[in-house]
Amino acid sequence: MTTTSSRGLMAGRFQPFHSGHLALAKQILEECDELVVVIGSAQFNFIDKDPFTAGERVLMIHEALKETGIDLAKCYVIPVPNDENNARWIAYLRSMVPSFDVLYSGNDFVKHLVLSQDPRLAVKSPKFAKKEEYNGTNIRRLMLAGGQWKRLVPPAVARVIEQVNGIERMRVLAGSDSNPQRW
Ligand SMILES: Nc1ncnc2c1ncn2[C@@H]1O[C@H](COP(=O)(O)OP(=O)(O)OP(=O)(O)O)[C@@H](O)[C@H]1O
Ligand SMILES: NC(=O)c1ccc[n+]([C@@H]2O[C@H](COP(=O)(O)O)[C@@H](O)[C@H]2O)c1
Repeated sequence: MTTTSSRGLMAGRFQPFHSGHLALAKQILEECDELVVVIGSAQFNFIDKDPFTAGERVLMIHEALKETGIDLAKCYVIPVPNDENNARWIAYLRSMVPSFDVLYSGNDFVKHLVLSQDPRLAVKSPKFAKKEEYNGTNIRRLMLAGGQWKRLVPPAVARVIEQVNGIERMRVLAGSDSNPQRW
């Protein structure tokens, strides 16, 4: 059911943005009027778990939404660096994005932060899952191993990764020990 003038927010690292994420974006636009995609851990890049820059992730998401025929006028894609203080994350997040009514997350840690900081904020879970295949960790593993990763991401995302020579970058990062940052 569509609620009037509502905005739904999804947050993730999107390393890379995959078809599970796209399914969640579509779900939000079915249930809300507008979509806010927060690119979390925006300050991290060129790390094995976070290979792509915030700018590259903006492009992946923008192009994937566009190629799906989604009205970009209804979508905000906003990079947000992490806050070192988890206990104030929701207030920090609200200061960085347009006001939102529903936070969509399948992540228990995120749900726990919402419950402890803003218990009146509505939280909904993604309908699509297939998490054993459609998760960033699995896709990054396939990318490094020369496996079938392209079928798990929107075509536009595969194009952006090719444009930035992403697979070669990931191979260099995997072989490097100057790569200590973790989220
Ligand atoms: N397969 C999926 N179907 C629907 N929603 C998903 C799926 N995978 C992730 N999400 C949702 O997208 C948001 C961002 O997820 P996230 O970026 O952590 O993806 P991930 O693929 O699990 O990443 P990683 O494995 O790199 O940690 C979360 O709210 C998560 O619940
Ligand atoms: N303290 C913080 O800045 C903080 C806390 C919780 C989640 N986050 C972000 O929200 C996103 C949540 O996405 P996941 O569901 O992928 O964990 C992550 O990208 C993370 O960067 C940030």
